[in-house]
Amino acid sequence: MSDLTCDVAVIGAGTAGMTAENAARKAGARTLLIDPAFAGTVCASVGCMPSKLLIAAARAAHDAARAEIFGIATDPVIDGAAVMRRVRAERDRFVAGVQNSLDRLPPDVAIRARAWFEGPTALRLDDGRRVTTRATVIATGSAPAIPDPYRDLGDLCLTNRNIFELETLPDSLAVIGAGNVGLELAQAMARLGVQVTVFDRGDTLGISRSDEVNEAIRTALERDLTLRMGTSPEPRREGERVRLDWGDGQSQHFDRVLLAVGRPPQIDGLDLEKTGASLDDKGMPDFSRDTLQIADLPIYIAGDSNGFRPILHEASTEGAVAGRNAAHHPDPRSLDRTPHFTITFTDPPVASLGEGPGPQSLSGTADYSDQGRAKVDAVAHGLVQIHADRHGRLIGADLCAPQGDHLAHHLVWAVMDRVTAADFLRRPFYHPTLEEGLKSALRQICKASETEIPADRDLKDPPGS
Ligand SMILES: Cc1cc2nc3c(=O)[nH]c(=O)nc-3n(C[C@H](O)[C@H](O)[C@H](O)COP(=O)(O)OP(=O)(O)OC[C@H]3O[C@@H](n4cnc5c(N)ncnc54)[C@H](O)[C@@H]3O)c2cc1C
Ligand SMILES: NC(=O)c1ccc[n+]([C@@H]2O[C@H](COP(=O)([O-])OP(=O)(O)OC[C@H]3O[C@@H](n4cnc5c(N)ncnc54)[C@H](O)[C@@H]3O)[C@@H](O)[C@H]2O)c1
Repeated sequence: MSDLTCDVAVIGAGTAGMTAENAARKAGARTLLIDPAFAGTVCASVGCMPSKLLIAAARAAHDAARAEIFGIATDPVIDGAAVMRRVRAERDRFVAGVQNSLDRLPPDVAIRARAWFEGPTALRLDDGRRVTTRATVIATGSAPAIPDPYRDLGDLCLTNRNIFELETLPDSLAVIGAGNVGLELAQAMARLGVQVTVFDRGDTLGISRSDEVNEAIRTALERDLTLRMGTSPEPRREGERVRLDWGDGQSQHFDRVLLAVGRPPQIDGLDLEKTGASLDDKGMPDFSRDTLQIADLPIYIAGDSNGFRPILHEASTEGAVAGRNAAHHPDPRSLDRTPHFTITFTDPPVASLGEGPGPQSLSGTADYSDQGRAKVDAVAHGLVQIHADRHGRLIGADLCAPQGDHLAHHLVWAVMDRVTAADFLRRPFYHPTLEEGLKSALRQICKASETEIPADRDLKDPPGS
C-alpha cells in the first residue's frame, strides 16, 4: 500500500474527529479521517445513548412501582433480558445513523488504521503506511481507567464498554466510583431491581460544586441503593462472583463489578514526544483552550482527548474549531466558548453551570421539596442555587431538582444572555410549573443585590406554587 498525503489528518473518528474532518473539508482542505474501528462513536455505542436508554427503562420501572402513590395498583415485573435487548436495539439504530454519515464521506477519506506521530507533520499507520500532512487534529477520546487489581476479574468486571452487552441484569452489582458514569448507571440498575452498592474513595459525594446539592442527591440515591463513601475496596474473584473487602474486615460478594473510576485521555501510543511538544508527567501536551493548538505546532487536540471538558457538546464544538483551525494553520481563530455546563442524568438530575458559589457572589435558593408542581407530581425533592454578581446579574447555578436538566438549560441561556435576576422575573412563569419554583431564588438575589423586584410582579409565591 502506498503512503498518503493530505492537508489535514484527523486521528480518531468519534464525535470530535468526525466534526473536525467535516469542518476541515468545508474549509477546503484535503482530509484523512483515521480510526482503527469506525465503531460509531463512544457516545452512540457505549456512552451517552445506551446509558440514557438504560435510564429510560429504569424510569419506566420506577414510575410503575410508585404508581400506587396516585391510587393506581401495579405490580411491575422486570424482564432483564428484554430491557437489555431494547437498550441494544435502540443503541444500534443510533450507531447505524453514525455509520451512515461515515458512508457518505468522499472516497479515500476514511482510513482504517491506528496512527501515531513520527514527527510534527508525519504519521505512521499500523498497516505500515506513512502519512505526510500539513496539520493534524488529535481526537482520540478517553477510555475507562482500570486499576490493576480489577484486571484479574475477567468477565465479572464491567466498564461502559461491555455493560450494555449483558444478556440480562445481574442480581447484584458493585459500582466503583461515584462520578457521572457510576451514579447514572448505579441508580438505573437499582431501579431495575439489581442490588447495587456504590463505593467511592472520596469521603463525600463530589458530583456538584455545592454541598447542599451533593447532600440532596445523596439522600435521593440512598432510597435506591447503598452508598459507601471513603472506601476503595480490594477485589478478588471467587468462582463466578467477586468478593470486595474494605475498611477493617468488611466484605461482600457481588455478581458483577462496574468500574467507573475516571476516563483519562487516550493519548498513550501516539508518540507525542516525537512532535517536539513538551509533555507533563501524564504525557499530556500543553494546548490552548482558545484555539486547541498544541504549542506552536501544526497539531490541534479536541474532545475527550484533551481532558478539558469531556462531554459531548464540547467534543462536537471543539472538533469543528480544531478542524477549521487545522485547515487554516498557521492562522488559528479562537473558540467562542460557552459556559461550563454539566448534567448528571440521575433522578433528580444534577446540574452545574457557569460559575459556582464564590466569596464575591450572591446566591438565592429555590427549595423543591416544597414546590407546587413538584408536589403534584410527587417528585418534591432537591433545590436550585442560582449565583449572581453583586449587581444581581446571573453568573451560574448548581442544582438537584425534578426536571433539573431542563431548568438548567433555562439558567445557562440566561447566564449567556447576561440577564439579571430582575430581568428574569419580568418574564412570564406559567402556573403550576417547575420553572415557577425558580422565582423564589431570583427574588432572594434581587434582595441581596439591592435591586428592585420589577413593578407589577408578585413579591411572594401565590398559594400552590
Ligand atoms: C457511559 C457514558 C455516558 C456518557 N453520557 C454522556 C452524556 O449523557 N452527555 C454528555 O455530554 N456526555 C456523555 N458522555 C461523554 C461523551 O460520550 C464523550 O464526551 C464523547 O463521546 C467524546 O467524544 P470524542 O470524539 O472526544 O471521543 P470518542 O467518541 O471516544 O472518539 C475517539 C475515537 O478515537 C479513536 N482512536 C483512539 N486512538 C486512536 C489512534 N491512535 N489512531 C486512530 N484512532 C484512534 C477511537 O477508536 C475512537 O473512535 C458519556 C460517556 C460515557 C462513557
Ligand atoms: N451525563 C454526562 O454528561 C456524563 C455521563 C457519564 C459520563 N460522562 C463523562 O465521563 C467522564 C468520566 O466519568 P467517570 O464517572 O468514570 O469519572 P469521574 O472522574 O467523574 O468519577 C470517578 C470517581 O471514582 C472515584 N474513584 C477513583 N478511583 C477509585 C478507587 N480506586 N476506588 C474507589 N473510588 C475511586 C473518584 O473519587 C471519583 O468520584 C465524566 O467526567 C464525564 O465527562 C458524562
